[in-house]
Amino acid sequence: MAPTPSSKPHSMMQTPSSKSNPAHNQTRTPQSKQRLNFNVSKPSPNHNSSAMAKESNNPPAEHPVEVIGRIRDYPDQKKNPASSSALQINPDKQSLRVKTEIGYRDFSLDGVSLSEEEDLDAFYKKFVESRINGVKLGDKCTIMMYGPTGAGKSHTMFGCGKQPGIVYKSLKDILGEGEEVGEENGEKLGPATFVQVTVLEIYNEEIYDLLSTNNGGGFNLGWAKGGSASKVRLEVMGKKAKNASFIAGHEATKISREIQKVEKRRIVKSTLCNERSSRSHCMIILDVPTVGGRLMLVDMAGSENIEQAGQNGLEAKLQTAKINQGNTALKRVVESIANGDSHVPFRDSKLTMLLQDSFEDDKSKILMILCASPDPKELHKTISTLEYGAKAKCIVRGPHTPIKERGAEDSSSAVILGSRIAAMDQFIYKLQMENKLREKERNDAQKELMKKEEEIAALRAKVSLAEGKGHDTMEEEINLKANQQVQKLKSELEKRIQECEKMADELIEMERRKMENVVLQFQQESEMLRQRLRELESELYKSRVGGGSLDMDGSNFVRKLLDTYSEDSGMVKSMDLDKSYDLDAGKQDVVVFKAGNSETKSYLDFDSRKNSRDDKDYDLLVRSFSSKGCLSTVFEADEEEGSGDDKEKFSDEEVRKEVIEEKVVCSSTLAAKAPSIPVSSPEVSSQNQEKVENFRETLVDKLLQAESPSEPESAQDTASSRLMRIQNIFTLCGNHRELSQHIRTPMPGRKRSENIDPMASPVRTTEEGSDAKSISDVKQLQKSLSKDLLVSDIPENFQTPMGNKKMAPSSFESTLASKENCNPIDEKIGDLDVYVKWEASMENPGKFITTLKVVKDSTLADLRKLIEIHLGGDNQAFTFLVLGDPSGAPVPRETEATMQASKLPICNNQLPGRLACLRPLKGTRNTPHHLPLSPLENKLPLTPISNVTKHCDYPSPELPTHLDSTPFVTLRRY
Ligand SMILES: Nc1ncnc2c1ncn2[C@@H]1O[C@H](COP(=O)(O)OP(=O)(O)OP(=O)(O)O)[C@@H](O)[C@H]1O
Repeated sequence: MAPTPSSKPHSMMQTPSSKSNPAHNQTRTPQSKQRLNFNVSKPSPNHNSSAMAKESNNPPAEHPVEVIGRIRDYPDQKKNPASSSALQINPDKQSLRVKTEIGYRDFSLDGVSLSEEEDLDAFYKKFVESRINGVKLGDKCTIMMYGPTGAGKSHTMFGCGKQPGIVYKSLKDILGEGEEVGEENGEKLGPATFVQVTVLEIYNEEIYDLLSTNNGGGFNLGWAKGGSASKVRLEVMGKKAKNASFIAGHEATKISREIQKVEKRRIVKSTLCNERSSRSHCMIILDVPTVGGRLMLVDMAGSENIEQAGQNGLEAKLQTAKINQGNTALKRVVESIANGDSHVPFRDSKLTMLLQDSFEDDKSKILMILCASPDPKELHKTISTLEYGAKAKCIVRGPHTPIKERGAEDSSSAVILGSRIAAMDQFIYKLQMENKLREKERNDAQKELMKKEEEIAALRAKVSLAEGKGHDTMEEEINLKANQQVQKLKSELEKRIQECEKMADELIEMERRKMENVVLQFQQESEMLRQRLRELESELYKSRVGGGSLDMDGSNFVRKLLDTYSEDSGMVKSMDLDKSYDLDAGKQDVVVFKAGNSETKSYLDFDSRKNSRDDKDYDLLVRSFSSKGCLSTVFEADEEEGSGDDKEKFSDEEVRKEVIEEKVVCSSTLAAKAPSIPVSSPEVSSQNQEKVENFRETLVDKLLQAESPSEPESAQDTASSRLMRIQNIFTLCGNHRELSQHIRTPMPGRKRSENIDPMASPVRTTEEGSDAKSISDVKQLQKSLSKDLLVSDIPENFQTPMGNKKMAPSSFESTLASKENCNPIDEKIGDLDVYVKWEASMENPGKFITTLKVVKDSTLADLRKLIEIHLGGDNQAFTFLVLGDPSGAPVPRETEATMQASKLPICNNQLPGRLACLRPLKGTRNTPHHLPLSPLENKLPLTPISNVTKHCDYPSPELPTHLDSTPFVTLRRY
């Protein structure tokens, strides 16, 4: 049998060399009572040099106890594959790992065997056979089965039906097959070996001889008879049972059969752990007398405690306690020997008493077979068993020291102490190895844990980075999109603003051009009317003054007036301005002139005269009105009727005219603006008055129509601006008429006063007297024209020169005559020339703007309107400065309506020119840095306008060419 690796150096096999060792042989006497000696790892201070030299020459210490683990099969694992074994054999085959839920623990043994892998035969051959061979040669060997109940101790010791156990195999090995060895001198020598077998039972601290019974008998070799006899109790004498029976023989089969029989006499009991639990220790002692060998086979009872055994009752507990007493004593003995105690408690139990030689005999070796179950439920018992075996494995036996050579007690104590220290060092070393192994495992686990933690941290960082990055990216994208949207909207808005500004500029420019065109057209129309009026008045004057026949009642004048207008085709064209108005015949004033007809019918009021008119004419009129909603007045003089002898056919009251077209004066709105002309002079005939009135209305209408159609936006003009224009027209028309009367070529032999105002001349010729009525009518007509043109429209702030709307001509003339210090012409006509300029300052010498002609009693508010029209919409923010005033204070806006233009200072001390100085309001572009003005600044450093003041008898300012006056109303003098 090959020894286990660990036991190899300390093999108890008796080799030839070992036998030849005298020292060894000295200690191998069976009777020798030597205690176990242990290695002294440290030199004792009491040791002398000779002792040390002897020790150094001694062979190394050996282990008297060899521990082998045998793991029984695990039947539950076959039933439940999920249940894993708690025991694992390490690859070195010398250590066993016990796995628990919290870890594992390795136990170093001298050998490990799994019953599943190695049956009893294999186990025996591997671990037991070598010991048996030694016994055959005279060695002493003790084989102990240690372990908890049910771990397979009895199974290993005695075997089962299929395989015999260690007992029977050993017996067979020792005795062989019982064959005769040979013959000497013709006689059989008999078997070579025989044995003496003693079977003892230690139960309840009593030793029973299983081979002997009290009912005596026995045969031959002391085999007990019967099985029912009571057991023989033996006493221990020394280290052996006194008077123990034995069986001797050389037939293994017979002896085995007998052992098997008596073994059944062991006290067994069913426990929770084993149905047939051995309650006693069984000891089989095989002595080989021929060689002096001895084999002790010990099947110990289970090492479990009382509770685990499930024993109840006092007796059972005492029984279990006593059973455990042998186990406990054996444990202490092992520990004591391993620790090197001076006293080994062999006497604590019958078992240890009988085993003392096994521990103390140098030739005795102990093979401790630790039986364990792989069942995790038995784990604590398995661990306890392995700890016990590990302790036993630490037992070392030092070199043999004869008792005689022991010196004093001190040296013995030193040796014992050294043995203890060595054992402890070895044990510590073992623990250190285990500790290192665990530290290594712990470090590996920590490294693995750190690695995992780093991976987790990296993953978390990646996740957080991804989340943060994703969030930032989203926010940046949103901001970018928002900024792009804002920029896009901004650019679109700027584009639209630019387009709007461009459109506004174009619109303003277009409106300005339209306005200029309208003004120009209006001026042209006005000029044409003036020209016609002048011609008419000139004709009238010639007819009256030039020696021709004067119509005293004015009929000729009217006829010529009408003829003049009718002759002028341009007049027709200029007046042929259609205006689409809805006709309301019942509310229209219609003037019907029929030429070439003896009858002359005039209708000032269509409704009132409806009944008296001719039905034919009425029908014609109605058809004309219904078919044409326009204003068209054409005067045509019937040359034939107006010439030759037929003139006498017509009376002065009749004016032969022909209705060419109907006239719609104006709409109701326009009619309201041009009320009926009040009859100021009862001396004028109603017919002439009607004619003149019709003419005036026609004139007014044409003027308004000349303005309105070409100015569609005029509907949006304010009433004030429209009235201002009408006022201006009336002013001009009336002024021209007055001027045409007063400013004429002086008559030879006449005084200036007469030339100036023929109407005021009290002396008249006969011819004049013949035309007195006519002249009177004309005079009245002129007065009426003058007054009506000046007064009829907008009477609120557009007053007559005397500030009276309805002033009698006599009072009017007398008022004019009383103005001595004023220009008689100007006072009579009742208007003023107003020179408009910007205020002079340090930086700005004062820019001339324009010259306006206004009615004398016009207020600054009226003047403002004209100036605003002239300036347009760009620069209307100004105030009037009262130049000449010491403070040069501006006129408050609210008082402009109450301050007359005549209150303005005289320009350059020349009547009738007035100077209106304007101060731009703050914030306007023409705001100058001005200072209070002095009276000296109340001058216009200009020379009279040469081209328009040829016939003027007073100086007028002359505009420098670089000044942009562009007057709204062109100054004209006659
Ligand atoms: N290795 C094994 N193979 C098969 N069966 C086994 C093995 N070990 C033990 N058994 C069986 O287990 C049962 C208990 O075994 P055994 O009686 O040997 O245990 P034990 O340790 O002697 O217990 P106790 O101390 O109570 O006597 C027996 O029936 C036995 O046949």
